[in-house]
Amino acid sequence: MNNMINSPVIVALDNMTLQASLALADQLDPALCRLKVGKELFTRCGPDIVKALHQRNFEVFLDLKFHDIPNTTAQAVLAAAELGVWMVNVHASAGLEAMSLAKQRLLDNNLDTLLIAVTVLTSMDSEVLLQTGITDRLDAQVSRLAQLTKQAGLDGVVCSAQEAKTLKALCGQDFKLVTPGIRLADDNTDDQKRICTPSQALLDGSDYLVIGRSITQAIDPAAKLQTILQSI
Ligand SMILES: O=C(O)c1cc(=O)[nH]c(=O)n1[C@@H]1O[C@H](COP(=O)(O)O)[C@@H](O)[C@H]1O
Repeated sequence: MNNMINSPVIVALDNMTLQASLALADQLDPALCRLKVGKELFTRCGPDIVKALHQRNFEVFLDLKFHDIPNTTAQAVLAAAELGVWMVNVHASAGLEAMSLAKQRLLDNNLDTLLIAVTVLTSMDSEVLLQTGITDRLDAQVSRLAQLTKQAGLDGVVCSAQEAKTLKALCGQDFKLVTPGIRLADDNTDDQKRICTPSQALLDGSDYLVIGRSITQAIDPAAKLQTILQSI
């Protein structure tokens, strides 16, 4: 495992077969980014994809966003951490008990895998949130779920970089902020609603930038990663 990476970039391997994701990984340098395996790739390939990326010296964020009853959530987090991944996640809306139990299960098994929780997805705006029955302001809901996550003893949250400043002030410097919805000014926004540039996200307190299509759909993904790293 490479624990010397100081790059904040996590490249999301979405919209790809096993072969395509490994071909992309082979173009990237594990000293310059971590990789994120999400629901699509994991459902296609299972733990083999994680093993293949570990063999290439990448640290892996296994993004399966568990959201279930406490025991099921905790056992799923344990199973994910046992794959040796760097970071795993749950939905904060699974609740305090589910998050606390998941964290405790990692500690009981001496696993130091980072455990974070998704607050409000970056593809949502206040209108989409309202459709789910949350009548509070979006930023208030993000803050509420971040505080619940901290109370449960997790390592941090997934949020939009637009909320980073507020959450660092609310939850402290050590509480990790993992921010997707990252785009350079001339990138396509796709289905993301709450977006931010890499440099602004870091200035506002993001610890890690999750970047998918801007890199993976670029003609030269390694060059695009370099452009992003140079911009920060
Ligand atoms: O947990 C995540 O990683 C996540 C949370 C969130 O709120 N928004 C979000 O976009 N993501 C993930 O981050 C990645 C963003 O990809 P791009 O929009 O292509 O950069 C995708 O893999 C999403 O599943």
